[in-house]
Amino acid sequence: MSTLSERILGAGAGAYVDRTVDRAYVHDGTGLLARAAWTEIGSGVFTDPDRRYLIFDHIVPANTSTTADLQQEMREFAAMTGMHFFEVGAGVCHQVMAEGRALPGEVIVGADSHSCTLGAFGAFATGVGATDMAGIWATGGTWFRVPETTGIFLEGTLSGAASAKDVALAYVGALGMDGATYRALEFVGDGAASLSMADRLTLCNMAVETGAKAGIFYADRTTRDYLAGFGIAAEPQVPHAGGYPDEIAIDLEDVVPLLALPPRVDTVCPVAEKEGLPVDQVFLGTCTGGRYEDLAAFAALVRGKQVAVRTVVVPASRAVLMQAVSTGVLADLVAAGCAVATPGCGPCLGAHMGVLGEGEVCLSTANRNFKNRMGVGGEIYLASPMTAAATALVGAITSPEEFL
Ligand SMILES: CC(C)[C@H](C(=O)O)[C@@H](O)C(=O)O
Ligand code: SF4
Repeated sequence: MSTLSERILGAGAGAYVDRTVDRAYVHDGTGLLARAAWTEIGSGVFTDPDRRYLIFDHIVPANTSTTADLQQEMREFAAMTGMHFFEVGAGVCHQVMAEGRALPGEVIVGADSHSCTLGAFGAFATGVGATDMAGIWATGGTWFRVPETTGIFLEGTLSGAASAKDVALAYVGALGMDGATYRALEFVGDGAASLSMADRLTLCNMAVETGAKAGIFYADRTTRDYLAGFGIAAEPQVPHAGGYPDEIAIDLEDVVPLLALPPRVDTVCPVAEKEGLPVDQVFLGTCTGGRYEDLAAFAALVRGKQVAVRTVVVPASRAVLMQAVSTGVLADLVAAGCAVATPGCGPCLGAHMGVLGEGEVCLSTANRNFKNRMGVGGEIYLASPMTAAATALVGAITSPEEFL
């Protein structure tokens, strides 16, 4: 049995294939560039608008008049093409797509590097550049080189203070930032089966941080039940039976709360090693760590207490925010002193809503911590929502184990 990438793309690793793209999405940033490239193609053809999406998430609401003007142009472009349009407040594109707009077996591309997030559904999902996106809009398809696959065997179950984000940091640390360049990561084994959809999305999200083209879980009962919640019927996929040319194993029982130290996402150590390091800001959000489960895990630790440092919370989508409202999680966060902002990317890319000053330190649930990412001279430690909560309560890096 072939790997899932090979099955979906219809050829063995190393082959070049032309494929129809089932779904394609852009955001306010890359959408603009794709529109310029599409206009240059000049055919005027925009394929399959019902399977094309424009999701405003990177700078929402607009931070300057220039941004506002450009966003207005993109609204007009969406209306002209007839593609699905998601206004300010809908959420991060990957999360919006994960809410019933990504199915097992599909070829999904997004003009954003973290489009690999949607491999959590057993889809072949990957990021493309804006020019490639323009070509997809014009022709309906694109070419791929079928990737070789690295197997990530997960055993056991998560417990205590360990979470999917810690597993993500563990595998990124093990593979390194170029350890899986142009490969697909397939998450398999009993441990993989034990993880929720939220966990799987977090694990697939960080695949690109190892250079990978895709991160994939095989659709199973968990996938089927999740999609049934959106009125979608989906069948489980039969996992790859053979081995992989390259593989690593992680026992979930052994995973402890981890940190990625600035400025590299693959410099990973236990939170315990940096315990006590003061932070200026905590950020809970993004396509990695801004789902409802993340907000709920954070709220469970801060409920009835006060954060000791400024804490910015950005729900990954409107649906996440609504769930946090209806369960009381949002009230817990606000009562604890957190500042809650519009669903979207928030300060993740350093554009607005929590940019760091020179020498400031942020503990973030995001996926990237390179130099100047959240502001010139700022330093970013990446960790799980639970570690973020413990750190927010103390005002210094703290392991969540101390609050369980
Ligand atoms: C702005 C966008 C192109 C970028 C990406 O593709 O990843 C952003 O989302 C990021 O996380 O750095
Ligand atoms: S939340 Fe951050 S990592 Fe995710 S798409 Fe937005 S900017 Fe990129």
